Amino acid sequence: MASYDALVVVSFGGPEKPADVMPFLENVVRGRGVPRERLLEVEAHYQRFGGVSPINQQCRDLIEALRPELDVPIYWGNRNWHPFLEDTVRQMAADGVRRAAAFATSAYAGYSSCRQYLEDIERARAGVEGAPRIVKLRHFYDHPGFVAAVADHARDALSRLPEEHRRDARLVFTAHSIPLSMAASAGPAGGAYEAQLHKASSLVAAALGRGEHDLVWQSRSGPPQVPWLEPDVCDHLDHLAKEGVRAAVLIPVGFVSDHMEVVYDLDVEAAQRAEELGMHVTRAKSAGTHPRFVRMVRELMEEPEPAPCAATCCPPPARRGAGG
Ligand SMILES: CC1=C(CCC(=O)O)c2cc3nc(cc4[nH]c(cc5[nH]c(cc1n2)c(C)c5CCC(=O)O)c(CCC(=O)O)c4C)C(CCC(=O)O)=C3C
Ligand SMILES: [Fe+2]
Repeated sequence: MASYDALVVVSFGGPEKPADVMPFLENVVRGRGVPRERLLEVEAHYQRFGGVSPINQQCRDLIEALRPELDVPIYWGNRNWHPFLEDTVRQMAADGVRRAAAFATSAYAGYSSCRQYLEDIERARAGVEGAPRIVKLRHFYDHPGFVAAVADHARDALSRLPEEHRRDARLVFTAHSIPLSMAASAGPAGGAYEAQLHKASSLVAAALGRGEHDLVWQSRSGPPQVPWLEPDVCDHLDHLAKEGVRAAVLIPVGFVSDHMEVVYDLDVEAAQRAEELGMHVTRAKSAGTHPRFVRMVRELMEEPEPAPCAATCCPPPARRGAGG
């Protein structure tokens, strides 16, 4: 940890009261061409949970779990909701921070999962005089700490299935769907979002002593005419039921905490589909504050500074509907 004098957790952000839901959603989809009907649908998901996304509290919990691991101050700033990263960077500058490590709450390459966090950091720094250097830690999808945490939670989800289904329950890994064009341009050679998710899924499956597993997608957004990664997790459950599969464990390997995409899209939507199909399905917790995952953050800070991403990798999608 020789050289960082602070850690900043950089996350997505989420609303914490009903009146914040729409302004938060407007921030998320600004210029992205997400249809109004989709936005209202997603608003209803948040309002069903009292207008509170779990994600901010999960960031606070992660930070509390990190305190005993680190001997530097820990800050937290978001892309889409308070505390906004720019305000955090202003505080860091005022506190005299010179060179901070940034832990973004996403393990993978891609525009939404990597490049956009880099943009968030640079935009925040540009707005603050005397802003510290901020070094984004590397992608951690294949880190033993991440893999062990996800595997541990998957084991626990398997143990919650009826005994007779544990041995042959299907392991179904899930991640946020993204537009095919975004998937094609992820990473220096393209395709890195899917490739890294496949890698993480097979590492977790291997840790469980399993070979066979599936990787499918969830939480599709965007205009209907734009193709996104498929199949969707609910369609995949239909397919498995037709094949005679009676039990499955859903493992949200694409996320690091049980935020709204997990507690709604998996625990409400996919769970309901499983029930209609008469399948036994449990959902594994995401990494969250698993001690091995928490320790991973310190280990990442102890690594040599990662090489910066090539300027051409994970380019932003063409902007729509916001006048450029
Ligand atoms: C790859 C990826 C991750 C994983 C990496 C990472 O974690 O960063 C992720 C995480 C998340 N996505 C989240 C929420 C939303 N994502 C949306 C929309 C979109 N996501 C996209 C991609 C991703 N998203 C994309 C390509 C869009 C289309 C619009 C655009 O091009 O940007 C929308 C708009 C409404 C809708 O869903 O249609 C919402 C509300 C939350 C917060 C949950 C909470 O509040 O608890 C989290 C952690
Ligand atoms: Fe998203």
